[in-house]
Amino acid sequence: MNEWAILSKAMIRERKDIILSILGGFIAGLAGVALFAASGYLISQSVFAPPLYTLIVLTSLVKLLGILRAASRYGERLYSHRATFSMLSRLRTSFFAKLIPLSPGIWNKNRSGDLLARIVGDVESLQHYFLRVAYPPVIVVTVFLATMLFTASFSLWIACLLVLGMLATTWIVPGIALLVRRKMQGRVRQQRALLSTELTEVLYGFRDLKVYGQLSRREQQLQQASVALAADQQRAAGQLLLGQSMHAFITFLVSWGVLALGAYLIMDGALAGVFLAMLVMATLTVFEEATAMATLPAYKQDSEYAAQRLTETVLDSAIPSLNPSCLLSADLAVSIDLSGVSFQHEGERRLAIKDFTLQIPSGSKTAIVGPSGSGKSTLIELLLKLRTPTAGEMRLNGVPVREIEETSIWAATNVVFQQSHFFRGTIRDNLLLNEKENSDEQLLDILAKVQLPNTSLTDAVYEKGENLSDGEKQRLAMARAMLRRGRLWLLDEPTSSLDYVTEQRVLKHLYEQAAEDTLLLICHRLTGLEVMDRIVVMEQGKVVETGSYSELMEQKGYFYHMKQIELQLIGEGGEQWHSQ
Ligand SMILES: Nc1ncnc2c1ncn2[C@@H]1O[C@H](COP(=O)(O)OP(=O)(O)OP(=O)(O)O)[C@@H](O)[C@H]1O
Repeated sequence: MNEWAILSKAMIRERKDIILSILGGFIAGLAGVALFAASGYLISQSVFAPPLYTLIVLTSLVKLLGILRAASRYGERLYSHRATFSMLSRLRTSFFAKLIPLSPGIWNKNRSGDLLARIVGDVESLQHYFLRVAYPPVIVVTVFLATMLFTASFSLWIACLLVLGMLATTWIVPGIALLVRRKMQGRVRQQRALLSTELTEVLYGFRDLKVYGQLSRREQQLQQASVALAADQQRAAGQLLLGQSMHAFITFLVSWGVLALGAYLIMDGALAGVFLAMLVMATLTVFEEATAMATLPAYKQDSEYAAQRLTETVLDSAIPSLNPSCLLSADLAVSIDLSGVSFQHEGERRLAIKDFTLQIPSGSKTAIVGPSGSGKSTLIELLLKLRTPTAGEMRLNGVPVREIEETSIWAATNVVFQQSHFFRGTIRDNLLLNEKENSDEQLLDILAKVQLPNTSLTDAVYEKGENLSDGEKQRLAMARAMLRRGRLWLLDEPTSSLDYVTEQRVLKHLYEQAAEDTLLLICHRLTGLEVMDRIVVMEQGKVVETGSYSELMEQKGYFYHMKQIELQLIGEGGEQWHSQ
């Protein structure tokens, strides 16, 4: 089982702390039982007015055991929590490391709120696995066996009663708790994911919901999800308490049983009366150690379910990998070779890319045009190895993309996506995403090139770039790409929100920088494409036409007609103005 493998592997890596914490727990448990047993014995002995040295020895023993118990409990807590939090941080980082190469495939399957609940809540739940599932039985069994041996040396009957009590608290109570809990399996977790999903939907779509008058309806849905979660949490907490109450009840039954049996054995002459208080105290304390067994099934189920959801997230979205062994050089202009490539988005009936064949020589400039939904952006995602083709072969510099490590592709590529993300911080923070050292002069020079000369590096950027216009966002995204040193440019409608004059100025600087590099530009506007070596026209995932600007205009095919429509829309006057 995969979830078991995850948890066990994480525990094995922390074995040193785990062994130390088990040792600490065992000593603390045993010292606790001995402490209360010695106290009981001390009380009974004092009735018979023993010699002073007996009382001094017993009192010192009680004090010593008290110190030993506190010190070993401290050690147990220290090592067990250190192991838990180290495991948690390892699990979190390994989950993220697996998640990153899977995006964007992961968004097809998981809603962002659900994914957030998984990343935060489910990983957090795994902390219970060691502390409340794997660890308690080891301590309970070892401490109990030692106590039973000790008790058996006084009375076999009382030892048998302890065994019965222990069986009831470690099997019957957890068994009942498990039966009751089975109905609740994963309910709290699912409700939390639902609430988180509703919340992100409302947060992301707040403006649109408000304008379309749907905010109160969505708020109601949010309220309902919140109430349902609170109810399920209450039920789950009630079940935890039920287990603990049953445990406490059995502990008292057994203690009364030891008292009654002890009294009978004393009357029968089989047990010395001075030991009775000691045995009752030892019984009470040893069952205290077993309290964790009552909640064990709940935590076991919870952490296994969390591990299962986490493995599902990364396994279901996993891209079959062939352990890529090659790197794409960032020093060479890249050649692209696509042959019979097809791709279908999950859950979609039609192919986004159909039998696509195209050769792009290194250092060439290619524009891809075509109607909306024709598969242009998908092509870029395939080249970036963010998605895997369902058929066909893609090569970069002659090497199959599946054999190239994706991080080297990302490092060798300057990408501008159709929509870029901006983080809360400053312009400088958002420009230096690639963590390369760039001086302020270099950053300001790039800002001037993308026609943002009056922008300061310390200007604030709000979450998701809320305080930036679409045109500003696009120019910042271009600046980000221009700060990189890759030799492959993949630009997805990078200037669609810019006016013509600004667009041409920005592109002029970009073309200067990319003069020797391979450049792939996706665009809807057909003006300015004369400078391209080749224009590829796409429709419904296929190449329908390809050639230089003049060749396509001469062919009077698809591109020519698109150009005519554009000219009619902007008017001849506009075209003259553009060409000035
Ligand atoms: N994440 C997705 N899940 C499912 N289908 C998708 C996804 N992204 C895109 N598609 C579909 O794939 C097809 C190609 O989309 P793509 O975004 O590549 O087109 P495009 O040519 O870039 O469009 P545009 O010019 O509007 O940006 C479309 O039919 C679209 O509905």
